[in-house]
Amino acid sequence: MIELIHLIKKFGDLTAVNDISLTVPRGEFFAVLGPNAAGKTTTIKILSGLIKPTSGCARVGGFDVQTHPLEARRKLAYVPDFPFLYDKLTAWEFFRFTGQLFQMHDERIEIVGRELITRFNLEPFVNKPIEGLSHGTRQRVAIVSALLHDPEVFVIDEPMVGLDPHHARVVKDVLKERSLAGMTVFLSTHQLSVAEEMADRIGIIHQGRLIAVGTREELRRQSGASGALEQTFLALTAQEANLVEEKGPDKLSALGRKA
Ligand SMILES: Nc1ncnc2c1ncn2[C@@H]1O[C@H](COP(=O)(O)OP(=O)(O)OP(=O)(O)O)[C@@H](O)[C@H]1O
Repeated sequence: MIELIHLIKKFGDLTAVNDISLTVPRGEFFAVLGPNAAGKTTTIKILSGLIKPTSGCARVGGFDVQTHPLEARRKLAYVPDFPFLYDKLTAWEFFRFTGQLFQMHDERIEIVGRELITRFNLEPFVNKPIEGLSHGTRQRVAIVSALLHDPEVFVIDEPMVGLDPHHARVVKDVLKERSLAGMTVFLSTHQLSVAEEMADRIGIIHQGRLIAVGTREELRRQSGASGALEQTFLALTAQEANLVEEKGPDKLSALGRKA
């Protein structure tokens, strides 16, 4: 389970995350959408414990990521849009290193690693140094290393960037299977089709605020727009932009607009 409680992040005068509260229950596949600079990555970085919120808190499996970082991180996997990998290691060495960080037994690393390597078609690459791998292959290595310890919560920023259609399908299938088995997925994307196909619920962030949360159908009703998620997304973000222009962001907060 993920809990974001009155999360605020300011960078100087800029409020990148503006009082976001949200609960994502165990096993839910949650997609977060939003225009550029809306605050998605900042929210994800706070959730992953990489940056500190100005106020409010983020919990993973009941543990505050700031006050109980080790407990929270044990339950969490985070794949950024441009993952950091140890380039001089081979993919297999990197998997063993990651598994050991999560205190997995060597035997377990071998068994789970082999399953994932096969599933993600990584056999031809696992004994080569990571520095020579293509972007899409590196992305698959990052996803495998994040899934290795069987996390309770899987956070991923732009998962399909650089993946060919076949491997995008593999990633979608594996994440959906894991979420059906109880893993909570929190995914940020600009690919509306991914959210539309995969997510149980979708959240839309606009200028740091969570302006809408719900199932695909609930968001469609809220937007008043018919058709694909693209129309819903454009209608909701345009309505919010108009509201901000009419009332100003401070008045919206004063009116108690749900963040
Ligand atoms: N370290 C930082 N210092 C100053 N401003 C920052 C920092 N990190 C993010 N920001 C600002 O916070 C705002 C939100 O950025 P964020 O990366 O969270 O947006 P995003 O929704 O992920 O955008 P995109 O879809 O373009 O990736 C932006 O205005 C960004 O410039």
